[in-house]
Amino acid sequence: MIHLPETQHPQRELLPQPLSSETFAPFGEVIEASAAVHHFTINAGNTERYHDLARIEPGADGRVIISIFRGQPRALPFKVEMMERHPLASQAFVPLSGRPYLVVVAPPGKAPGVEDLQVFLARGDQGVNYATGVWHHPLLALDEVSDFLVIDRSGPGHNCDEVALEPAGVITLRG
Ligand SMILES: NC(=O)N[C@@H](O)C(=O)O
Ligand code: NI
Repeated sequence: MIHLPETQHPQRELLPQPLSSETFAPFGEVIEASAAVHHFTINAGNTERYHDLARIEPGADGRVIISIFRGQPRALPFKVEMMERHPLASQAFVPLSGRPYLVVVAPPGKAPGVEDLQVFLARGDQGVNYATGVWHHPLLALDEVSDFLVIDRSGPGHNCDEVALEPAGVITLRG
């Protein structure tokens, strides 16, 4: 087995694209007011309801739960060396700290290679909902410790598959 020095391991640079409902559609929904198909005024005119933004799927025998994830900021350039998926249910992240964060996804199905990844830079007012089985990297907070409201599943069964990425990808934010 020939062991290449770290510098020779092939790595692929990943440049984030802005997050939008259209580009994210194969992976789930973007949770933001401007993505609402339906919105209407309620509460005697005081409030606008941006309705039904994401398809929350707890799975046949699951229960929807809400948690808060407090993520440590990731250092850049960030090496993407693994991906995960939740085969039984969806998982949504809504930023509470108002800061941008990174989203790395790949289509459901076969284990992804680095060439299958799509990387998004989400604004601090955009959440995401990963549809059931969509490959994604665990939470990627940036700059400071950041809280996220997380809507996902509690219930029986195995709901997290992980896969190593070889070669890895490297996320850079070009200034
Ligand atoms: N493990 C866990 O609950 N978190 C991951 O699923 C994630 O996507 O961050
Ligand atoms: Ni997850």
